[in-house]
Amino acid sequence: MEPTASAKAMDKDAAIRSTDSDAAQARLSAVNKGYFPDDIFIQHLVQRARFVPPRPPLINIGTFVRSTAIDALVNAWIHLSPQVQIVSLGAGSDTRYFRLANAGKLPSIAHYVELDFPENTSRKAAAIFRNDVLGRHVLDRTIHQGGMELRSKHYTLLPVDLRGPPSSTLGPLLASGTLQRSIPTLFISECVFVYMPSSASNAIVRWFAESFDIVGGLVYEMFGLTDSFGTVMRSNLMSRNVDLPGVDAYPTLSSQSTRFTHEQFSHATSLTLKTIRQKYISPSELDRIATLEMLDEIEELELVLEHYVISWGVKVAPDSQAECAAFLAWGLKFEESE
Ligand SMILES: C[S@@+](CC[C@H](N)C(=O)[O-])C[C@H]1O[C@@H](n2cnc3c(N)ncnc32)[C@H](O)[C@@H]1O
Repeated sequence: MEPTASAKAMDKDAAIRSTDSDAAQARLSAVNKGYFPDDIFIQHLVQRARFVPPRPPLINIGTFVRSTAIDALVNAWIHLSPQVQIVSLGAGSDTRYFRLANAGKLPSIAHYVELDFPENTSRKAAAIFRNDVLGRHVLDRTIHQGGMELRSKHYTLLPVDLRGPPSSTLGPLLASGTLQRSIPTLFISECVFVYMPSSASNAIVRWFAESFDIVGGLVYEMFGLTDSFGTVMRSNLMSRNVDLPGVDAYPTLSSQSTRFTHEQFSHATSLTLKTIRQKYISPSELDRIATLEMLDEIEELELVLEHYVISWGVKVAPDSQAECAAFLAWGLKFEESE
């Protein structure tokens, strides 16, 4: 019997949810090799962590460049104002909240929200409950919706399908007072928007622009998958039923920034991971990671890294523009040198 259309859609959603395991296992591999000495958390979020095979050096370095850059941008946002809010869309098993907490940054974060499909938030909520290494950073936690939702004074984990209208998926965060319009708010979409139609991701970007006085957005994803590298990547993903409905909407580096500027953001910048590795990662960090494992194929690494982009933008009132300069400047100094 042929599967029904809704069964096929459910299979596709299961495949999208499973990309979280790929991301978490890649991070665990990089942590085990010594790329991220501060990440003592990921091993508690990966099932059967001890049995996860190491990833090739090229994947570990890609994970390192991506995460180092996004961490730097998040830190720039945190330093913008005495209090900020952070919303991580499709957060999966991401450890950023716990790493920030461990680094003593929580006094600057009024609220940190993570959203994902219910199956993924349930798994994370259970891990936070049963594991003290994670749980000690969410001491006042309560569980809701049968284990799918976790709330605390400064951290909320919410089950949603982000393809729904933002007024229903994200709106309740404002209506309930979890987030406040007047506090500078950064949203992060780390390898998430590609899995949804651009009409849905654009609506999310617009919702943030309209809902907060000062907003930053940070999007990481693959792009430009029309060449032979991209064709192979797409067919590998398709063989696992993973579709990328959002990947063709912003196919070039410059078009990536327009996802912000078309939705009321005043400034935006985009850089490939290749450029970030060449021009942003400090020489001392590059020296340190060179001692971790051998990488022979720089050309192959650069071919992969030039298919991934980090874009970030701000929407800000003219009188607050100076406050956002550090966040924006993080990338602008490289644009000048290109
Ligand atoms: C590749 S993983 C990335 C996880 C995390 N952001 C990171 O970088 O480690 C993509 C995540 O986005 C989530 N996701 C994709 N589409 C979503 C949607 N429509 N609603 C909620 N979550 C979604 C998936 O479930 C998965 O956890």
